[in-house]
Amino acid sequence: MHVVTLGPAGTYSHRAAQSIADGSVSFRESVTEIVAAVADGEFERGVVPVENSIEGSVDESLDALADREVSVVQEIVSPIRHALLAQAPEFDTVASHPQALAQCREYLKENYPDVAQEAVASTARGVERAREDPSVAAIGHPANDGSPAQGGGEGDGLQRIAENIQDRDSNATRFLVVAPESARSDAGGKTSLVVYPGANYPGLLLELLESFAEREINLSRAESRPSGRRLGDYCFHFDIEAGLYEARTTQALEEIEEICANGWVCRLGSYDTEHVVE
Ligand SMILES: O=C(O)C(=O)C[C@]1(C(=O)O)C=C[C@@H](O)C=C1
Repeated sequence: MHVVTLGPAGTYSHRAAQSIADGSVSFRESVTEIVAAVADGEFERGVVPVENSIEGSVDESLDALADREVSVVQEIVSPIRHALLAQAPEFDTVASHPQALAQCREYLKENYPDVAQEAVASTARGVERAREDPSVAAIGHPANDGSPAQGGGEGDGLQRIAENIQDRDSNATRFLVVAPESARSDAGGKTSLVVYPGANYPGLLLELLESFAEREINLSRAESRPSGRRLGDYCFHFDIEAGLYEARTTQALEEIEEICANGWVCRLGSYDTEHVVE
């Protein structure tokens, strides 16, 4: 299985991708490019972060899933335990992915109030910055210290200045495995949907939610994202705890399709049990 994810090597997305790849993993610099590469048939699977327990949705992933014709075939949940990595304990700047900086907001405020924060494309990109520049520290997975045990080369080692610096021990990120549309499955206990009602009236959202509630379908996530067409116009992302193969799901979606007669309903697919990667 040829898999693409957020690079360079050493990101949390890379670790999640390794759990499903039987060969090498390729990298792109953004989740939009990853979803596009799968939609265009360059890769069989892509792994993108979609939700974090502290910071919430990864909006770029939600928008890419609504914009491109792809399916979702699996989810991977990973505990996120960040380390502070640097050449030495003194530094002026901390570089990392904005999600990682945000997940360590309180730690940084308390311990490094005067250190500048630099947002980069991924945690591994921050690690590269720290390897090149002694005045920069990175926040990322502790295995990025480059020690020989982690496959690091001589001289590229960084010190683990601190470990478990995320603001909450329960910090976890949910990744989705994206596949070409043809791989979409109706089987599985969970389903991801994107709904664009193309309408705006009192009770519209309530009607959508009632279609699930009346059939005892539990929602595990509901998010609204701007449609991009005009201010106040939204797409809704729903994850439900039911498979597309179930009659109650088919009935709920038929009803939702009627409500969204001027819009569209995208079934990203059903998938099964979560897969946890350390
Ligand atoms: O930069 C990385 O290492 C990523 O894989 C991205 C990402 C994210 O976008 O949420 C993934 C997991 C962590 O929550 C921090 C960053």
